[in-house]
Amino acid sequence: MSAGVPTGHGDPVDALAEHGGAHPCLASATPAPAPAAHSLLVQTLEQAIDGVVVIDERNEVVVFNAAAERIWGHPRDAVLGHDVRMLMPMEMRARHDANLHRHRVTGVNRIVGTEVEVPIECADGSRRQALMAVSQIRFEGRSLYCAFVRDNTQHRELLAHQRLLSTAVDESDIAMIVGGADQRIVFANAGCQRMFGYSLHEMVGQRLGDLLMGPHTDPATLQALTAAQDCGQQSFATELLAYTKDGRPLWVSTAVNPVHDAQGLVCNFVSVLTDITQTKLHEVLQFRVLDAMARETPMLDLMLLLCREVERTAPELIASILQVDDQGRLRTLAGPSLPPAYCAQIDGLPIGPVVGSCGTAAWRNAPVLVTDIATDPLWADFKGLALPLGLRACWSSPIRGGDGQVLGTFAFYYREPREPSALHRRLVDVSLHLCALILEREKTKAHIHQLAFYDTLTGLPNRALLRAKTERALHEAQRTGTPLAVLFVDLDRFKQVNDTHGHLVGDGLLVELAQRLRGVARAGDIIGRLSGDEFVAVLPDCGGSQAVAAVERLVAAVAQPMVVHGVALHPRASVGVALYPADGGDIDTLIRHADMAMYQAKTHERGSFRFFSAELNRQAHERAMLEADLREALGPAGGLALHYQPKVTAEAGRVCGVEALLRWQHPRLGAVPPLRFVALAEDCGLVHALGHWVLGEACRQMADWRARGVPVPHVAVNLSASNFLDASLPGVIAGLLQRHGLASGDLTVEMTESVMLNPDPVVLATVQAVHALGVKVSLDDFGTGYSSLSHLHRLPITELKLDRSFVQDIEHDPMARALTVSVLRIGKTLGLTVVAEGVETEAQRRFVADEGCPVVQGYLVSKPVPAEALEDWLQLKPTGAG
Ligand SMILES: Nc1nc2c(ncn2[C@@H]2O[C@@H]3COP(=O)(O)O[C@H]4[C@@H](O)[C@H](n5cnc6c(=O)[nH]c(N)nc65)O[C@@H]4COP(=O)(O)O[C@H]3[C@H]2O)c(=O)[nH]1
Repeated sequence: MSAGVPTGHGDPVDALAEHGGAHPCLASATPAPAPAAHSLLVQTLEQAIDGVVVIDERNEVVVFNAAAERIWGHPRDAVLGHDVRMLMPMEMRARHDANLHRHRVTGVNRIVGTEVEVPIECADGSRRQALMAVSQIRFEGRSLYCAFVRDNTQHRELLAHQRLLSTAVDESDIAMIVGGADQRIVFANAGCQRMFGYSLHEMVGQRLGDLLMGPHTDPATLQALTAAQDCGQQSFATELLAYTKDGRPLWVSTAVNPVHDAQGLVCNFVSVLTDITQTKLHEVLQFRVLDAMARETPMLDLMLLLCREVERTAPELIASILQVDDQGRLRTLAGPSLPPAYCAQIDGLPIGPVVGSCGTAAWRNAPVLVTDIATDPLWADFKGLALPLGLRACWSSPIRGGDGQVLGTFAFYYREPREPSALHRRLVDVSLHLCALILEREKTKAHIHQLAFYDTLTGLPNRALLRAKTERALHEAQRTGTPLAVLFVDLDRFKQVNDTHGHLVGDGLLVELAQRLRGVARAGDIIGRLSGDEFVAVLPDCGGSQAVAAVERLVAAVAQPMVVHGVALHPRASVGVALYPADGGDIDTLIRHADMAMYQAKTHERGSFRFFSAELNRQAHERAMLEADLREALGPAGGLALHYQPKVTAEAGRVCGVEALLRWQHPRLGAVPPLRFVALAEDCGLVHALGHWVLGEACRQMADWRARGVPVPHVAVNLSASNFLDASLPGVIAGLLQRHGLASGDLTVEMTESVMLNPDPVVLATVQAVHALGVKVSLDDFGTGYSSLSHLHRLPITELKLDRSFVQDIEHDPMARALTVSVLRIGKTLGLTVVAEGVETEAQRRFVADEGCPVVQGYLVSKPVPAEALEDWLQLKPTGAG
């Protein structure tokens, strides 16, 4: 601080006076200011808003008013007499001195007389911006400078803020519009100009509603917008379809807010408009359609919804969705704004290279844009349908599945010749994606439905669907009081076809059978596959006599010869019929009863049919019980036994073997005939167990006889045809012989002619394997079956048993005698031992013996008896090989 500088807060002019010995401010105006004028000057300086700083030729501050104190934060005493540089930021100080010096020397200064913005450094070290106007004062030969300084910091910040604000407003994509109290536009930002294509000039003075309105703007929404402004509603928001200057539709979300003045009156409206076209597409279309899909809305409803949403988004459009069916025909799925008659005429059109927009798009698997239906050759054949309805242009795009295959078409019709807009293109992109999703999902659903309810091989309804359909048919029959027939169809010898020719042929047979069943069915009949070769036909409104006709047609259709994979087949089916309401009131009972009737038909005569009856029902029950009892009898509980009937030489009557015959003493029913329970065992899968039991018991008995020296040359065991389908049979026999210490010659197996008829190679192989063990094979009941002589050489047979029926009639039937003689000749020719069965009288024995029959068996000799009884009998008889 320089000497002589006042240190107290005094009059700003006094400081200069003290410094220069006078009052410089006044001195410049008048030679000697009056005290009143001086005081006025001082007050003026003190009250000034601007800071006033005066420096002398030594650059020392000589005036520093109250405003300057406020700006810098320095008390006057700390500044007066000090170099003015203390008030400047460090970096400016050197420049300041140089400038002042230059001005003093040259009189040139760019600052003097101008207003410049300068940074200032405050007492607390902070910086502020100030506007400074500098003037030079010539005072008593001295050159002083006076600076009027105004703190500009706030103003500058305000400006910066406003600049940012206007940048934000103008650079935003959102349209902002300010309207006056009369709702006419006074300002629109650059975003609004970009969004709608109008210049500010074009918008100013217009009403918002008038600016946005276009051909498809919802008038009600517009009205609500205007009404909200009219009543100065606090804020109003809506979505509406607006139009740009060039007529492009645009979905905008609009929010209008009133601005109030100090008196609470509306002085402005600020409207903010956002382009939500994209959002609308995704949110409305995707969200609504996907949401509906998630809620399992049916396919047609989904397509309808999609069309409606598209048309709501772009009301100038007419949307249409078509599906391409398996035959390559167009099928209408949705077209809510198209006249139904037009849709009906499109429905069923085959796709092709010149079939309007949709048929061609599907054909080309590419979008087809026809901007003028009237002139485009693709519409030559169809414009007569479209033009009268006002359809002038059509843009169709193929809907493609995941594999690129065309599932359908999605099309826009226009009411005037034109091209699609950018919005339409976006709509198509989104919609095609949704259509593909819907159609693919439908396909998957159909596939799942097919898998769940249809038999994959034949395409017929499976058990589940058959049940459901039959239940509906039964309900209807009950309601209308009409009869209904249930047919249970079972292919005869299907297993043999499968085993002999393989599953491919078996499958082919089933497929063909299914077709034949479909072929004879009337409309409304239900045909289904239960399992394997079992089919069911349900014939509504069908009584007994119609059922006979239907079943005859069915049996005849099935019996037509067919060739499957080169194999000629002569299928036959056995059919059982149950009638509603007589044979049952529910599906399960009716199918069960039809099944029982079918079984009866099969048992009596394959390829025939039977109606269910109460008697059948009773038999079936009995059969089921018997089956359970037979299973028990085969277990530890027992009940089965073997009786033995001797075979003796015809002449000498020497025992040459015994035949083991199975007996079942049923605890309740008494003795059950073997033919009955053996057949039952065949049906219920017990035949192998039964065969093994008989073999085991016969071997055990034989071993016992051997051990005790009972003279039985060999034992013959009956085996069913099915036993020879069991490839393990030779191993079982070998094991039994070994376990019981028997020679293979001790055992003979008897089989019926039906074994020879079985074409299954396993049968022949098994018989040969049994024979290879050394076990003799005897052909039972010879002459009764269908076997031709040619079959005889196929099997390794050692014995023929002449059926009892011939022997019985020998005495009074020449034919029986002739046949007996023939069989004996055949046996002799082929080197086979012939055993005459069922010899009851001496005359019969005499005849067969005279004709050269070596061995006889029958009641004449002995009835089948238990082992102990046979032993007693043997003691009275001579033995030896016959
Ligand atoms: N009227 C009359 N009948 C006579 C005379 N001599 C024997 N029979 C009967 O004729 C049948 C002869 O047996 P099959 O022809 O093999 O016919 C057998 C055989 O096919 C079958 N069978 C018996 N036991 C078994 C067995 O263990 N396994 C298998 N798979 N079938 C058996 O049952 C059929 C019937 O057996 P059965 O009732 O025991 O009847 C036996 C026997 O008792 C006679 O002089 N007059």
